[in-house]
Amino acid sequence: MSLLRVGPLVNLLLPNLRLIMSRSISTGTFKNTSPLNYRGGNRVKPIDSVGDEQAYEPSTGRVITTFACSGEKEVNEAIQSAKAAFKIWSQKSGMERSRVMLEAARIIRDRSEEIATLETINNGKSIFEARVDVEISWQTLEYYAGLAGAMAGQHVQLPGGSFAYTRREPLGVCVGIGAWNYPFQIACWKLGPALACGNAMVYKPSPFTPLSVVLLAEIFTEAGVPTGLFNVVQGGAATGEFLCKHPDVAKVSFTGSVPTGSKVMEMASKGIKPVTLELGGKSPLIIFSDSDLESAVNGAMMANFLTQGQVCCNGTRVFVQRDILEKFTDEVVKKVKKIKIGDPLMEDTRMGPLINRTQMDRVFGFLKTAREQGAKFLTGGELYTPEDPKLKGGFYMTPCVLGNCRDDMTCVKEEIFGPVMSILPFDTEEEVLERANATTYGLAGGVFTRDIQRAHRVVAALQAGMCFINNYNVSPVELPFGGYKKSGFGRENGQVAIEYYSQLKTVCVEMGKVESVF
Ligand SMILES: NC(=O)c1ccc[n+]([C@@H]2O[C@H](COP(=O)([O-])OP(=O)(O)OC[C@H]3O[C@@H](n4cnc5c(N)ncnc54)[C@H](O)[C@@H]3O)[C@@H](O)[C@H]2O)c1
Ligand SMILES: C[N+](C)(C)CCCC=O
Repeated sequence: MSLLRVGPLVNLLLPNLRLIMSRSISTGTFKNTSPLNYRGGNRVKPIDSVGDEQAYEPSTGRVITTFACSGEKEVNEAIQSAKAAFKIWSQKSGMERSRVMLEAARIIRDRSEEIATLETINNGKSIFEARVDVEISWQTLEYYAGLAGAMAGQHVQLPGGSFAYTRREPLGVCVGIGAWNYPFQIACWKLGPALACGNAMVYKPSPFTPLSVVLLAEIFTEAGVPTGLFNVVQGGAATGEFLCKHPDVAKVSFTGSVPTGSKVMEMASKGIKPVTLELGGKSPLIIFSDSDLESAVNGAMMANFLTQGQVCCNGTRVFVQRDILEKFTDEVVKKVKKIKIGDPLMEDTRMGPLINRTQMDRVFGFLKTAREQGAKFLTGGELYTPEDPKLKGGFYMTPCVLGNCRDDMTCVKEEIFGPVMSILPFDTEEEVLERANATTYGLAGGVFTRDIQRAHRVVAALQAGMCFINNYNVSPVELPFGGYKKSGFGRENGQVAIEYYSQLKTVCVEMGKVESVF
């Protein structure tokens, strides 16, 4: 069942009803009572469990659902269900898969307001941003639907009329494990290429955001995938480990932190399973003094404060050339002070709460250390209590800009995953590149300058998988996304993602008689 518990006939006849009703849901009212595992085309309760979890509405601090974390038996059931569906789906032509995926994209478009509302309730990001996430999600499915129909092998002519050809084949049952900052979008980034290539998937969202991915599973059933092709299990580390260790899993695609990514890779290595790792970052954004200042300031805002700063590719180390340091900093601080914090379901809110109290305390811990190490608080970095009484239990803080930063400070070296920008002055291109690359991470990087040669020289030297010139944090689905160094490997999005969800079979065909050397 969907977020809005209306009957299937009503859903069929009145597609706009959900939209109207979802906008009538207000913060502080939603409660989930439906099962959150999805197996064999239905919401189900897990057959065994390794404890319970609660998920919150971060804007109010209310518990909105309690669920059981799937045990080894349930994980196995989900994988077996996916395995059976794989037999059917993998035999479909690319065009047949494409049609189903386009239908799923259409349903997401039709239900986008409902999905965005649920994402906002469970994650805390503003409804404005959640709508963008949903748009990127259906675009991802449309893009991979297009590639599904175009997938083909090669023909190679050999001597004597013999020849060979390659077949691009799916891997089998793939596991997706997601983070909580983009719950619906991360699932689509994995599911799109996986299904286009003919795979099945068992997905585990973060236990902080278990809700929206179940809608995705329902949507794929409605779109016409074979029963069991996309199953969802819920839980944390233990459930994730059952998935990674399962012998019938062909691949693991993981989005999350570096320490967990390392564990996932270790588990997958035991079964020689390929992994895609989309991990954390501490990315540099370099602002040269010849930049269009207004764009550079806007770029820095986009690089730091989306989703309350809980974004893997954020450019949180903002290097500013010394002669514009004061002007740039003043402009950024002015803009940050104007960010409207509050109820994320309100149309004019641009910053909601952090995901939970633990994350908020973690961010405040970083800020305490920053103060002790000599950072200057130019604005923000404090607890924020909205006036609306229903928001009093939420996890709000004021977005923060730190000045007087040095490269050796903890706030500059470590991923904070909160709304905190560190500003660092620099003098020369050579110096800033050295400092920008002095990190174990390598997810993203950006440069603002009007000097076109310098722009390309700088991004060529940056040790990062996703680079931006005169912009930041745009990620159209056509562009490969992923990291260098400890930010992971493999790529999501773009044509190249197909390589990570398929394998090549070479077929060598003899047209003549076979001779033997023996
Ligand atoms: N590169 C990207 O595309 C990208 C996108 C979003 C988030 N991230 C990163 O994710 C991190 C924040 O997300 P998080 O706090 O959910 O990360 P996390 O590593 O704590 O958890 C990620 C997922 O892994 C699961 N998990 C935890 N322990 C596991 C284990 N032992 N085996 C298998 N699965 C396990 C979690 O339940 C969750 O679903 C940040 O570092 C952020 O930069 C990266
Ligand atoms: C869509 N963004 C903003 C590029 C975020 C990608 C996912 C990373 O956390």
